[in-house]
Amino acid sequence: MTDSLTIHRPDDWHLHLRDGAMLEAVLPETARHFARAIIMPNLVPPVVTGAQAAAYRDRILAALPEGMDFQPLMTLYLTEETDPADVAAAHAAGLIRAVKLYPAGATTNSASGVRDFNKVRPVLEQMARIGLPLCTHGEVTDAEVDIFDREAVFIDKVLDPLRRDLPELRVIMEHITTSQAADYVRSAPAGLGATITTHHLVINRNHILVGGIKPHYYCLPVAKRATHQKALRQAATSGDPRFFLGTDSAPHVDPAKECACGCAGCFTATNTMPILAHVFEQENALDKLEAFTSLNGANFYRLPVNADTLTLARGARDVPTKIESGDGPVTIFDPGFTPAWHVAD
Ligand SMILES: NC(=O)N[C@@H](CC(=O)O)C(=O)O
Ligand SMILES: [Zn+2]
Ligand SMILES: [Zn+2]
Repeated sequence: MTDSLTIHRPDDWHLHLRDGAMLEAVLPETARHFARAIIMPNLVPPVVTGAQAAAYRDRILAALPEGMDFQPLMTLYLTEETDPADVAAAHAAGLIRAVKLYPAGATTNSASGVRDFNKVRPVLEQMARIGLPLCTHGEVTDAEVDIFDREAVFIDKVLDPLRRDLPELRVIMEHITTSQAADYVRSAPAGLGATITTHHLVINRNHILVGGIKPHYYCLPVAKRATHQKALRQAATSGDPRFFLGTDSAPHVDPAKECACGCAGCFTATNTMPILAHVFEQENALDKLEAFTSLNGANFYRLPVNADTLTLARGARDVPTKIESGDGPVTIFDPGFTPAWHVAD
């Protein structure tokens, strides 16, 4: 039995750091284990322009505690007013690594997202030309589509037509939750990847709803039935280079989660690596953990793999149930088991 596992330092290819007091509280939780992260732009107001991304990057770096090393990889929030020239300039300056598509109304702070895809076509064409990837929150928002079907319908109604129309555009399906999404990613020869979260490997919809409603397991896209969870575990642990870790760690203060209309998002930055080691071992795939957390995403984004390493060691460690932020407490994701691994210092 392996008792220690040293891997290239992981990256998080989908992360919410927020701003202000929340940023200060959650940034060390990620920087402790991860070298880089793709930073989601859904602030209020959103990070739309290159200038806003530069200012946000500077706030992140200013909030990084002394002695910690972490590189934020910035993204722009795609709106119907986004200027293709501004996107191209931000990319040429090395400031941004992706543009994020939120269908308007799909998730937290997505009101300024896209309604009419014709309006963003010039930006998407520009991105295809310069090789800048599009990250997608892949859910339709039509009121008549069942919330559990919104990802699968997005693939058929939005993503597949878009990719046929612009085959050169490189796309990442963020936080996939269905076997349809995993199959769709595998069906593409190139230019399509997917992030998978820690929590979607651990929970299915029963965890949210059986025995009382669990607001800390509510996120978007919402966890689906167990067969989909199984498909995600299979994809993540397969070593297939098209699947990589994006934790979607999305902090909300407890009062915003534990109320009559709770926010979507699971906060997993603190304990993601021990949970993943546990899950990969359950799947007899510890040897594939490094590909998922440290190699595949870097390759997709055409960035070097981190030279640094991270060592995981066997043995459970106590993890706090919450962190404190200046805005209030944030509950850390409870996987429902004690991970058999910890990150060695
Ligand atoms: N995943 C979530 O449930 N929430 C995210 C937004 C998102 O990634 O869709 C958030 O910003 O809180
Ligand atoms: Zn999302
Ligand atoms: Zn997210």
